[in-house]
Formats: sequence, C-alpha cells, structure tokens
Amino acid sequence: MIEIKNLSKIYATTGQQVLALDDVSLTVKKGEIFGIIGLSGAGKSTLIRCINMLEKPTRGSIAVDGREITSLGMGELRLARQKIGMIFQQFNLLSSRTVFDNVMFPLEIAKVPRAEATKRVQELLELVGLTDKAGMHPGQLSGGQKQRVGIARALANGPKLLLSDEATSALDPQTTRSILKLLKDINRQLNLTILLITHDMNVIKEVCDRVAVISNSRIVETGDVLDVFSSPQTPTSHSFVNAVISHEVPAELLHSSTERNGETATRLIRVSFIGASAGKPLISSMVRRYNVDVNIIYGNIDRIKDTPFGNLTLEIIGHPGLLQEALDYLRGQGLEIEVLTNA
Ligand SMILES: Nc1ncnc2c1ncn2[C@@H]1O[C@H](COP(=O)(O)OP(=O)(O)OP(=O)(O)O)[C@@H](O)[C@H]1O
Repeated sequence: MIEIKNLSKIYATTGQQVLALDDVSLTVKKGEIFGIIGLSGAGKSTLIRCINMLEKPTRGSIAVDGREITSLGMGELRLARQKIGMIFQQFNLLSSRTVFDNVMFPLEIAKVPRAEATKRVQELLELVGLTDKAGMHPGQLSGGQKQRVGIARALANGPKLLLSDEATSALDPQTTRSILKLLKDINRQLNLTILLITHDMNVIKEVCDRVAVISNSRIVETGDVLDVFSSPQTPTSHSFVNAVISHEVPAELLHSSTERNGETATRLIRVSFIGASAGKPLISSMVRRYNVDVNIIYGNIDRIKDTPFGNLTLEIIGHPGLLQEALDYLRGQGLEIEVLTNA
C-alpha cells in the first residue's frame, strides 16, 4: 500500500539545515496497521506529512497504492489526497460547524451530491457512535468524541489509507483505548490500511501488526510487533519495549542463585512466550524430561494486539550436562530464551 524508498528531508531555515529524515525506506502492506515510534524530534511527523505531500521530500520516492505521489501535479495530488484520510492529535475540527457539517466538509469539497453525502455522513456518525451528537458543535464534545468526529471526517471520501498523527496523545488512557478499539474495528470492517505515528509503545502494543522504530531521522528497526517486543534488536527499541513490559530483573535476584554443589549448575534465563506457546505446559514438561528444578523469579503475561505474550525469569538447576539440552528443548518448542547468568 505504501512503498517508501530512500526518502530524505532537509529543512532549510535561515543559515541552518536540519536533516529530519535520512534515507528512510519502508513498506506498509495493504490492510495492516503499521506503527512508527520514536522520541520527540526523531522525524515521525515529517515522515507522515511526506506521505500525503504536506511536506515535499528532498530526495526519494513514495508510492501509495502503486502510484508515485512525489511527482503529481496539484490537481492529481488533490484527487490522490481524497483517498488518504488523516487524523490529528489536536483533532483540527472546524469549531463553527456542527459535528454533522464537519463530517460533510470533505464531501462538499469533493462535490458529492447532497442527498448521497447526507446519507454517507449519517452512516459514518453511526460507525463512530455519534449519531446523537450530530447537531452539536466541537466545543460541546469531549476529547474522545472530537477524535471520533475526526475519524468520521477522515473516512468520508472512502480512503484506502488512514494516516494517524499522534491521534491519542491528547487523550486519557481509557479514552485512548476506546479510540484504538475503533481504529482496530474500522481496519477490520473496511479493510483500511492504517499508518500511525506515536511516541507511546502502548499504542503499538494495542493495535499495530508491524512497527518501525525511528531514531535520529533514521529507521533503526522494522518488524512484527510480537518480534520487536520479544526480542528488540537496538537500544532504542529496547527502551521503548521496557517502558511497557518490564524486562529488567532486579540486580539482587541476578546474584542470589541457589546453593549448589559440584553435581549441579544453574542458569538464570528469561523465557518469552508468544501466542499458542503461552498456553502449553512447556516448563513442566522440561522439568520431567531433563530432571531439573525450576525457581520462578519473576513473570508477567500481557496481550499484544490480540495475541497473548508473556515473559518469565526462571532459575533452572540441574546436572550441568542436561541444562543445555533443557534450554535447547524450550527453544525447539518456539520459545525465545535469553540466558541472563551462568553459574
Ligand atoms: N518546518 C520545519 N522547519 C525546520 N525544521 C523542522 C520543521 N519541522 C520539523 N523540523 C525539525 O525536524 C526534526 C524532526 O521533526 P519532527 O517534527 O518530524 O519530529 P517528531 O518525531 O514528529 O517529533 P514530535 O514527536 O516532537 O512531534 C526536528 O529536529 C525538528 O526541529
């Protein structure tokens, strides 16, 4: 759905040049929810604004639904933008218009006949759960309701792609969850591709299929959300993942391994469980097969989008020759194993 190749953006201000995007390449597939996460100033807004040409790239190419958009003329660009919806952190509603007329606005611009447009607005307000607020003005709505209007407006022209620029950053956690659920629902119902930018790993965890991590204007990691959560490859990804799933084991636990004699050895390991493996009794089966003892040091289980995901820190005690086999067994069952200490 989106194919970005070698995209760079330099802002030239008086006497200064800022490299906001540095050779960014990215593919977003049709029908997926793709997240871009990065710290403030990393280049997220610049990237999303380049995708609908609110910013003109300095170098590189961007194809949306098979069409290169960096070289379109104004007329063609206007038509292309009608198929790209966008929602914003500050909602960007027209305060003097009612909810109904805000959603109507893009249909007026696209010159959709009034009767057809009215029907469409009614359907959209129903989709976002605001039918009873049609006659109100944005100033009379909560933040979550305003964002629902923003979503209905973004969907008015039947876009194939929805861009979300920190759409939940101004909302409380509960409202954030309800807006993210709405995005998930419309992604499924309408098979709409969604690209969102955020600085909040919880947003990635709740709704995204894949994620790209952006740091200092460059993409440093891209992958399935489950893979990035279970095994982040870069320090930036590590710190985002740790912000929502604690992987840190307290130092005193790392050093307090069980008393042992020459016959036994211990390994402190972290086991990540994903999807179906989270439901299997793999640890007890390892204990029986390899005659090892297991101490649970720390554990939690969570959900990433709709998949169970957990991690356990375990101390495994057993015959030195069998410990490695025991770990290989767990790996063979599809678990991600990280050895924290050997003793
Ligand atoms: N119009 C502009 N003119 C000059 N520099 C800009 C402009 N817009 C952004 N920048 C610079 O480009 C870099 C990337 O900014 P960008 O807004 O894309 O980051 P961001 O990741 O979206 O940050 P935030 O989460 O704070 O919005 C920053 O150094 C910023 O100062």
